[in-house]
Parts: sequence; structure tokens; C-alpha cells
Amino acid sequence: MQATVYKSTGSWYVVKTATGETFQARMKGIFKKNDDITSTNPIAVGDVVEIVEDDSDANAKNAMITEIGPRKNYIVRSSPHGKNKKHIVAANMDQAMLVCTVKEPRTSQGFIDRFLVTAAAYHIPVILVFNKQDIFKEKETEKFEELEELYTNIGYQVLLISAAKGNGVDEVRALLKDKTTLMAGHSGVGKSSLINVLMPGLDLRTKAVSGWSGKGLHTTTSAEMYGLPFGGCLIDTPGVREFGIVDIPKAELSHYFLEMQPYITQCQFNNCLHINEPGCAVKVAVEEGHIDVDRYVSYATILETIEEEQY
Ligand SMILES: Nc1nc2c(ncn2[C@@H]2O[C@H](COP(=O)(O)OP(=O)(O)OP(=O)(O)O)[C@@H](O)[C@H]2O)c(=O)[nH]1
Ligand SMILES: [Zn+2]
Repeated sequence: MQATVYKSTGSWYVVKTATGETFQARMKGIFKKNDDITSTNPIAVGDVVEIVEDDSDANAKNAMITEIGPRKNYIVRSSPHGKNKKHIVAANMDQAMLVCTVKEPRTSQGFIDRFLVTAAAYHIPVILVFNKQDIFKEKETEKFEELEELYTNIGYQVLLISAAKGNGVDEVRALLKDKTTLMAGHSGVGKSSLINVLMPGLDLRTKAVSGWSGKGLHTTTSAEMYGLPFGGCLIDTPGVREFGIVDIPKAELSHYFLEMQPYITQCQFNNCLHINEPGCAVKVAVEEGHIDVDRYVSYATILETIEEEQY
């Protein structure tokens, strides 16, 4: 019987079949994996698995996972258990939604760009959702409009919402309908609040942003997938602070800064990293204002971390 993983705690999983039956499942020993990556978690939320019902306990719906299906895609972050180990955050997504804020707490552009690069490398389209519009003053509105223009010009979809007041939520619903969407964002940006609006009755815990640091308190602990009442699934991830840039050689990084693509081929050297090389068309584009300076700074910053960590 085929089922999809809705929740993973590491040792057991909640899986759901196409007919809506839910099982608590465990992995049956060690089985052949279809992916080629070394990860700390063999099964992730969003995985399609083969299960066999275990009816030894009549009061519970238990099952064994016997096989894991091929992944359409997956997103990973570096594991806290070792530099070269990876943790699969989620698999088989149609898109990702990065929830951001320009206030309480402010999402840095570096964080947004790191996420966009990672998603682009895995071919996952991203929607940028800016939350807490209700507390914007002139300064925040200006900052948002600046970012909206920047990311819209690159080709990303940008929304402004207030999960607290419900503004813009209909647009979010329309974009999520019938798709499997990974929801990510710093702790405290309002992911749980948005989920509660999208799925009334679920009542996820939300915690106030702590006054002294302005950072959100970490309230969500493990990734979980929810069936949306209007169709589609939402994958909620633990307050993802940093997605490690894995499996991206530094020579490829600029390909994932989508607005750099038209210039890359015009550089004098075909292995140009767009830092110090002569005849670099990307740097000229930055100087002439065709590429945003902050995006270029993000590029150079990420490039450095790749150099240090892997290549
Ligand atoms: N003013 C305002 N506050 C909001 C809005 N959305 C969420 N908040 C508040 O922001 C704080 C954090 O919200 P959560 O929904 O818990 O944030 P989260 O992203 O789920 O946080 P983690 O679970 O730690 O990842 C809470 O105090 C919410 O009430 C909004 O649209 N406007
Ligand atoms: Zn170049």
C-alpha cells in the first residue's frame, strides 16, 4: 500500500494513504534507498513510501515502511551532527513559500538570498510572503516596496500579508491550492499564525516574540505536513535559520542568482567567479545598476562560505 509521510520524529512517522487512512509507521530494518545522498534521516516529510499494515495491536493503526519511493526533489540543510552530514528537510515539493518580515524580527536580505539560491539549485519555485503588514509604518512600507521591486524584477512572486488581520490571505490560498508547498522562514515571522488562518481549528501554538532580543522563540520542533481544507498540502518546517548551501560548486553559484544569468556568458573567462577577474560582465552589470548591489554582496558572501566549507 502506498502512503505519504506527514510527520517524522526520527524514529516513527505519521503516514497517510490516498484514501485518507492514517498510520503510525516504523521503518522495517534497513532497506535499499533510492537516493544518492548521505543523510542523517532516511525518510523525510513528503516522501512517498510503501507500507504494510501491522495489525498486532487492534487498538492502534500501525504499519511498517518497507520501501521508499524515488524523490521528485528534496531540500536539505547541514546536519548539526557533522559538517558533511545532511538532513533532508522535505521531499516532493511543488514550490516553497518563504515567510519574511521587515519588522519584529527583520529578515535579512542575506537570509532571503541564501534560501532562494538553495531553492533554485533544487529547481523549486519560491513565493516570498512578507507578513505583519499591520504593524508597518512609513519606514517599513518603504523597505518592503524596495524589496518587492527587487525580487519581482528578478521574477519572484512577492506578497504582502497580515496573518493577524487576514489581509492578503486569499491570495496565499489561491497560490497554495492543490500544490505541495514547503513553508520556511525565521522563527517568529508568523508561520504558525498563517497556518492557523489557513487551517482554522488546527490551532498551532504561537509564541510572542521575546522583547529583549526581538527574535522569535522557537516553538515548532519537527517538520510536519498538513492537508489544506481547500486542496493541497503545506509542509511546516522547524524555524529554519540557515539552509546550508550544499552540492553547489562555486562555479555554479551565479547560475542560481537568476538575474545574473544573461551576463554570465559574456564574461571574458568562462570560469569567471565574478570577483576579481578582468572582463567580468556581471561586475559591469552591477556597476551599471542592472544587478542590485545587495544581491551581488549576497553572492560574494555565499561564494566565500562555499570556498571555506567544501572546495
Ligand atoms: N502584528 C502582527 N503580529 C503577528 C502577525 N503574524 C504573527 N504575529 C506574531 O508574531 C509572533 C510569532 O508568530 P508565530 O506564528 O509563532 O511565528 P513562527 O514563524 O511560527 O515561529 P516559529 O514557530 O518559532 O518558527 C506571535 O507573537 C504572533 O502573534 C501579523 O500578521 N501581525
Ligand atoms: Zn564574471
